[in-house]
Amino acid sequence: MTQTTQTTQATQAGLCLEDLAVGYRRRALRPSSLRGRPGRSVRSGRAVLAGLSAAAPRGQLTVLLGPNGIGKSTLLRTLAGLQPPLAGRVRLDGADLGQLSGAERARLVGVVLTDRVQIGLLTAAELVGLGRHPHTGPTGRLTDADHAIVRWALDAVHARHLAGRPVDELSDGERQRVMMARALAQEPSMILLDEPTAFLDAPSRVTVTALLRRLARERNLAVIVSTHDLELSLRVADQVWLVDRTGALHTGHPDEVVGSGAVNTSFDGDDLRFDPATRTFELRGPL
Ligand SMILES: Nc1ncnc2c1ncn2[C@@H]1O[C@H](COP(=O)(O)OP(=O)(O)OP(=O)(O)O)[C@@H](O)[C@H]1O
Repeated sequence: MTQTTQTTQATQAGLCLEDLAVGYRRRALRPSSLRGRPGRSVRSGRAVLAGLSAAAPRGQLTVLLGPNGIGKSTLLRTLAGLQPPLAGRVRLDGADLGQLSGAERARLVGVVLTDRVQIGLLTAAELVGLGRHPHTGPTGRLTDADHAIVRWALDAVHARHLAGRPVDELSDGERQRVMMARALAQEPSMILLDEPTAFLDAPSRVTVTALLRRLARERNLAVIVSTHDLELSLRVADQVWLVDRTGALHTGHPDEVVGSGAVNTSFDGDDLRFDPATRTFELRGPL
């Protein structure tokens, strides 16, 4: 297993998970992934994932992988502050995210979810401008400096030409880039993205993933992205967080995680097998 050591986490620039448990308080869940696992500090029946310790440094692209329904979105929503942790702590640059006000968190954390929210008749530039709200005064009016940041954010995702277009009329790929620009316009320390490439064609998936890595480096952001695009992400990620079928979190450089066999134990099935040598999936036999 390639669990991240916790010794440097308290002072590391970026995101740190400290013995974190995530899940739902109202509905009783008893995932098989937690059955029989020791040391859980949460009441049974609630946690989707527990005992998570990991780091996602600034300047790096961290990719969150795992089978369907294992808890990736739940974890991202918790990291974004959209639902409270059941136990443990999330730190950003050493600060406990749980102790921050919503406004403070909005200045630090940019979130791009897959949910199609109703945007109304907003243009792309107006939507990206909403990303400035954590920084504007009570009127919410954008200054010239805010507009300049909106233009910069659209440029950064190669979407300046979309500025005047109604968001509702954009393609999925165009819209995804605009949503990323909105998160960038927040000038956050960290951006969380839930399956940003889910509806994109192969070239767009590569473009968006490469863009995320570039933004992490150029803006010194901690970028954490969940995806099912395993082969691509193992090529471009600086770091992998892989939740296996038992709910255990494996972290490290893609080489380490692949070498540990965790990708195989997480994804191999009757019909399909991950080949660590080629880092691709292959059929076990004729279908
Ligand atoms: N609002 C909710 N209330 C209760 N349980 C939920 C809620 N949302 C999700 N779950 C459950 O939490 C578990 C994890 O779901 P989650 O969406 O986090 O998984 P995921 O890894 O993102 O899945 P996928 O890869 O299919 O998108 C599932 O068992 C799911 O049914």
